[in-house]
Amino acid sequence: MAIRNVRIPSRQLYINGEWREPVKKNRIPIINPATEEIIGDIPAATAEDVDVAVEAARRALARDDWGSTTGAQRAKYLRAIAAKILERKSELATLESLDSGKTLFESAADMDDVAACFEYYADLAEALDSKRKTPVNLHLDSFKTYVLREPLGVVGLITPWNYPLLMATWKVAPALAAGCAAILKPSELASITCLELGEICREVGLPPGALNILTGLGPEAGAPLSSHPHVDKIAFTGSGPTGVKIMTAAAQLVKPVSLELGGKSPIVVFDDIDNLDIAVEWALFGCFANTGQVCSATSRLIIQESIASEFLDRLLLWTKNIKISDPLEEDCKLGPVVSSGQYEKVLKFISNAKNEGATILYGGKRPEHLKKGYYVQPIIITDVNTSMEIWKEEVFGPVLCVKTFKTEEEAIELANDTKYGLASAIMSKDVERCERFTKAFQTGIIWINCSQPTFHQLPWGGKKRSGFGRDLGEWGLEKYLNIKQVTEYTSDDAWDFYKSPSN
Ligand SMILES: NC(=O)c1ccc[n+]([C@@H]2O[C@H](COP(=O)([O-])OP(=O)(O)OC[C@H]3O[C@@H](n4cnc5c(N)ncnc54)[C@H](O)[C@@H]3O)[C@@H](O)[C@H]2O)c1
Ligand SMILES: NCCCC=O
Ligand code: NA
Repeated sequence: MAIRNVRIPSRQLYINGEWREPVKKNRIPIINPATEEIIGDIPAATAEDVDVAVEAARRALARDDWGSTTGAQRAKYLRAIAAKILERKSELATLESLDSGKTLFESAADMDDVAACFEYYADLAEALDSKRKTPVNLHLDSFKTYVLREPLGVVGLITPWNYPLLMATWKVAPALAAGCAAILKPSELASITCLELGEICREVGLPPGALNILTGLGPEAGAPLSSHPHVDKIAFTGSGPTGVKIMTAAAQLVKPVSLELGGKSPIVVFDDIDNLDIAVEWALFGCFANTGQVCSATSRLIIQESIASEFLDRLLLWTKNIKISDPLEEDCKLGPVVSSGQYEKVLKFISNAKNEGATILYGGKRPEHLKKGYYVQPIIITDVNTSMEIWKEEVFGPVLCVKTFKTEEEAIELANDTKYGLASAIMSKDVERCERFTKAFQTGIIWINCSQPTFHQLPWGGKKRSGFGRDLGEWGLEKYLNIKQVTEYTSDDAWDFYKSPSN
């Protein structure tokens, strides 16, 4: 099928550098959330395909063309992948929007980020060569010691649908930079661009088995990957309940995992801000970008009482001004949510909030001009108390709930009143106050006078129920390395612990 001159490719599983039909030959329909139409299908892997892919990955590590590469050689592959992404940027961005409902503007920005992330880890792969072997001086004549940093092995990478290719890249790029062999399992709700990454790897001649891509359902393809005895690590981004299942499966084999899970992040706004509209726009972007389907979305607005009324008036004006349309339309700022399931989930959160006594200040209905598609107006909810579901649980949709505070202490308490710990934002021009909040916020990411800007040089991840481990930056590479100590006895003297029988 071709939409707006972009053909939806029909692919198989990408295993051992080739396209391969799933053993059970099943496929899953691709649904365009803007039209609810089936626009193609993807292969559905099962445990049998996982076995084949894991075997291909292990063989890649044993072969010199992947297992013995230097970081500099791997960097060449990563740079070639980045170049191909940019070459196909406009087509890939359109495919991403058709599959996930992201606005074309955001999908195009994602493709730039994807290419930049591959470039960044190419640099780190090169730098790894000089850090591969680090001598450690014990100041002892009889021992020579050093530490090796080696690829961890075969890694399973399980990713979500909200930034389909970007979330995959945050894991694939460092895993390949480290020299691991990887099996990527993207989300069944948006896999098109991840499969195209397979075609790109084939075109640039990435050695067979270094990256394998298995699309399919979580329980059928993700679960056997998590519990596979020959997979050395699972790096996961997705929901908390799936994270628990993956950690439980991995625990049986003492397999390491890293978990990037959900959040219910706060944005605290003080009355000392110079420009109300600038703060309003950050609050809006912090919660409604990507139609609110962002793990770090600052979906709890905690606003100082003295400016709350004026702030909300302006927030309302800005919100009404957001263009909701087909994500491929120019200037679209809010597309549909990803699936019918997600749509129903968002609506249920709104009706529960109403039933619990909260006020829907704005939104929450289907926009009148859009008869089809999983569209919902952005929603602002007030009269919220801290025992309500809408305060406590991640919606993963364009839903902002609002609470006011009087004092700094109260603001900190409200901000940290969550089981999650991914991100927090503060808007204030008081530098010392911002420092106090940076220390007090119980999260892995702090934004000061902004919300959401993300840079691949910086560590990404959370604490509490948002998971553990970090993607991105040098931390994102470390997690794919095994640290090996080597201790050599260099003396000619006997160790002399036991009595020699010859004496
Ligand atoms: N912290 C972060 O960096 C970050 C980034 C993006 C999304 N997220 C989180 O992701 C969630 C939304 O994504 P989602 O709906 O795709 O999450 P999800 O947990 O439903 O699915 C994520 C992935 O796990 C797979 N999966 C499902 N069941 C599985 C199982 N039993 N075993 C192994 N794999 C399984 C899915 O097929 C998919 O590929 C939100 O909670 C969001 O906060 C977190
Ligand atoms: N800006 C990227 C956020 C990734 C998580 O959802
Ligand atoms: Na889709």
